[in-house]
Amino acid sequence: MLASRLDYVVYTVGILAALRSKYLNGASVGVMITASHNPPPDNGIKMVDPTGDMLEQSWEKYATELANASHTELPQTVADLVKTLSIDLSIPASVVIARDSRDSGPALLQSTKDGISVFSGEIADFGLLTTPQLHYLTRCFNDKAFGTPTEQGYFEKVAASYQAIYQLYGFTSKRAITIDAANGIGGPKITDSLASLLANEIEFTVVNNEFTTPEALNFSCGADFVKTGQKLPANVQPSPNTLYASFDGDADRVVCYYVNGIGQFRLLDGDKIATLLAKFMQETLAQTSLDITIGVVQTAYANGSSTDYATQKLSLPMACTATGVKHLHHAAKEFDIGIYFEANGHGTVLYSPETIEKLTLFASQNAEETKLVLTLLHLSDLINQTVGDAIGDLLAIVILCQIMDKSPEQWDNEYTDLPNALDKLLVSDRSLFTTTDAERKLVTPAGLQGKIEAVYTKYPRGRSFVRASGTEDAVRVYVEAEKAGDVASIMEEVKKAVLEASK
Ligand SMILES: CC(=O)N[C@H]1[C@@H](OP(=O)(O)O)O[C@H](CO)[C@@H](O)[C@@H]1O
Ligand SMILES: [Mg+2]
Repeated sequence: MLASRLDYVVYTVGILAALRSKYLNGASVGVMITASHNPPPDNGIKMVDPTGDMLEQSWEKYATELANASHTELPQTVADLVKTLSIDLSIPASVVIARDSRDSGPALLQSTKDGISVFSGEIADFGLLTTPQLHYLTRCFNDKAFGTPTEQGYFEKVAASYQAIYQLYGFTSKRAITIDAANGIGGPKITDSLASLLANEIEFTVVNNEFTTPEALNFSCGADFVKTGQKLPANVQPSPNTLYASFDGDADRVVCYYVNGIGQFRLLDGDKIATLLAKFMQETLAQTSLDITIGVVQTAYANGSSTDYATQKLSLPMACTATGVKHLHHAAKEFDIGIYFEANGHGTVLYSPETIEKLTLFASQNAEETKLVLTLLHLSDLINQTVGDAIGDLLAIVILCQIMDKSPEQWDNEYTDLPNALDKLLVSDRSLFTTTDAERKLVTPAGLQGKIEAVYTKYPRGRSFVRASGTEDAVRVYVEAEKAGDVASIMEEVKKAVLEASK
């Protein structure tokens, strides 16, 4: 939402955060002021639970109720909530808070703090952070074994796990990576902190690092620009077959890319990242005596080729969930090692507590096997266990490519994406679009699903689905098919059917 309209909303979220902390017996909860990949005039707010996961879904409705209460209604709405949830107001509240680099951030952060202060909540204000850093810190406040609850603690955990893997393989040569930071907060976190900690292992180049120029944020750059437009961001002049990466504005999303020998742009998106991680972990586990299973979680936006590759070539168990990280994260917890990614680059790898225990207690006379198990263990520290993290994900990609000795092209060649397109339509009422089967099929408007299927089944490997966006006032249309020309035809016909059905 436009930041200029959010003052009251974030104030009520501040109140809710303090209440959630009290409800959870004083455990620290997190609040992040960010609008991710969206334009500079926007802002938003995210709530984080004590484990570092996103806010439990059952509480989302309370956030909506408070934000929709008028100024005069607010005290009563809050009192009702306290009563409904039997919250003991004498328990102290603790909230960890931070913001991204938007110029509306300081004022909205202050309004949020004012909300927290209504219930005298204790506030740990970390100023400028990436979203995943805030998730990490929130977890650390509640679970000291997870890490030191400081920003330096985050960097040291990430750098130490990277170096540990690097040393296990006896590497001596530096890998180079160029990052498009979307002119957001991820850039300075690399250049001012991480780059010096990993100076012997990685040669970082950061472009689009004007985070102090608010109007530059996400403009012609960043993960969303690259993924949506399937093209290079501004200020990247690529050398052939060299790895590049783009973060989004709050650095919880990453996509990679390269140009091949004939100058074509090739995207290595969330699906490619998930399958790279899955292949490595599967091959590594197969060389040990450990009984640990891997699963991959995707959404309907995953390219059909990636799903085929993971299920048929790697023979891995797969789950498909509704769009949104909270759904994927939840499903990934069902596996010993759950790899989840949205095609747009949000994702991470979750290890179950039992898996961490197995890896930690593992003992073998075999040096090679020990190395592999330690690699998996250090990867769990490198890859953020609380939420998708562009920094942790990218470092995992870089070290795995070094271990597997894979060029970007070799990584890409594991499977070929089906041509695809994502578009959106403005309709008068998007709530008319309801879905089933992990959002892959429309239930209403009545009859529309049949029409969509009649369109795409005419084309080889055609697939299309339509759903209402959860974050924008629009309906999204996804299409893929064997031939790019067919994608365009399906898109046109499906859009026509959607517009007719929503009249
Ligand atoms: C197709 C697509 O990219 N959808 C995005 C977008 O959700 P929508 O519900 O489609 O608006 O924003 C979400 C939050 O950033 C992100 O998790 C999701 O992947
Ligand atoms: Mg983001």
